[in-house]
Amino acid sequence: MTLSADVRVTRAGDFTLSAAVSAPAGTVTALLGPNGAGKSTLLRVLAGLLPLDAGRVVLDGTVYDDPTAGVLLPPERRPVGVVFQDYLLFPHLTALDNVAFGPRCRGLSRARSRQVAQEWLDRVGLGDLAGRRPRRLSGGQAQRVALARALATEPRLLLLDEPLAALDAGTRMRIRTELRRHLDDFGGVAVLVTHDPLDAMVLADQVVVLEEGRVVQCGAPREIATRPASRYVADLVGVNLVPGRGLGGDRVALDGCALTLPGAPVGDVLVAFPRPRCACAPWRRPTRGGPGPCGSSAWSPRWTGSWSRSKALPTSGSPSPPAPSRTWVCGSTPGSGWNRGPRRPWSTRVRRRTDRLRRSGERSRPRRWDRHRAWRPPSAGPRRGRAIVGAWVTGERWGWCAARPRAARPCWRA
Ligand SMILES: Nc1ncnc2c1ncn2[C@@H]1O[C@H](COP(=O)(O)OP(=O)(O)OP(=O)(O)O)[C@@H](O)[C@H]1O
Repeated sequence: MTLSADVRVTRAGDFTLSAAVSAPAGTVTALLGPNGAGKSTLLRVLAGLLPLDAGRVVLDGTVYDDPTAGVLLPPERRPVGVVFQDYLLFPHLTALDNVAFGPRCRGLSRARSRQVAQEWLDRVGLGDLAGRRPRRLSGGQAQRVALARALATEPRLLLLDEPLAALDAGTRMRIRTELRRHLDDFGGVAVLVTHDPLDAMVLADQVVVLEEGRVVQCGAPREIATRPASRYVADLVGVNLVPGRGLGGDRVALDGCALTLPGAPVGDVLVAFPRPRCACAPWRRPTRGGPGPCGSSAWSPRWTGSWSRSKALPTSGSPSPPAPSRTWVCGSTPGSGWNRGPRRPWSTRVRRRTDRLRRSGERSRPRRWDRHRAWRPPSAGPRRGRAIVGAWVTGERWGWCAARPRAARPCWRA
């Protein structure tokens, strides 16, 4: 049993979804993408609620939609179960009757439908609440009733439209784990729409990233997380993407520096840097009579959670910080590096203080004497040797961040 969908559909005249998705039985495919990317549109096409303009939807060898051949199976004749974002339970029916609705529509007797429904409610752990109406169920319970209702029809394709979106953080975590268990037992193809990368990583075997109606990346969650193919995915999984140029021979030129990255392709590439857990700002003394290399004479690194933020202390004549943006640039100052040049011996005072900070886990502002030194941060991070330094700009803060070169990897041809 497999799903093979080649979907081309235009909505409201100006949005076109053109995506090909295939999935084997027993797998969960997550559709991930920003608002308006076309995830729900794809789900509606698969459910038969929206006819194709071109393409084909085939499930288990049966063509469900093919405008060229004039085939369009109506939604009620498709073996498809849907869990909607807000569950859409029938408010006037009990949980049992909600779940029994599907089997009843498929021709089972009333008694048999209710028996099937009770079995499904037992499986999702809600057997005791069978007589409750939806308004007397919590969000998590309603979600499970909706899942039971979708599964009670024994669908071959299960569509889940942001099934955890309506839950609070704690419930979401618990229900996510339960959902994973139910999906493991499901033998058909499941397609899940989500905005949450964690849902995709935990629940899915395959992630399809949609942007502006196009598939920009498709692969296993791990692959998506380690080799993001777009800024959206990179932001989602928490890495920085830096444009560079593959020179051949595993060399990649970034702005102002070069990296050796095994397997780097030739041509325009983007290099992914995990966001550093720590960073150090002052790497060179300002030259006498002029601003420092970064346009400031002193930096004061500050540690915030796993993020490093630096604030430039402007000197007279220093250029103003770049306009706020979330763009990362890398190595725009020649010779950028971590502990560049001979390492300076650490004074006993600095070492003691650093050790104390490391022991206490404290992340504090370094004192005055730390400035202009290759200051070793109290947490894990780049320690010695060459490293790439990137500048980031967020709001009014801007500064330099370091990442280990070996952690960088080219991820796709730009
Ligand atoms: N009923 C509709 N009629 C016409 N156009 C629609 C309709 N619903 C959505 N669209 C358009 O289709 C495009 C894709 O919408 P869709 O709902 O598929 O995106 P999405 O990725 O599911 O977004 P979200 O994450 O916000 O739910 C959007 O440009 C939207 O304006």
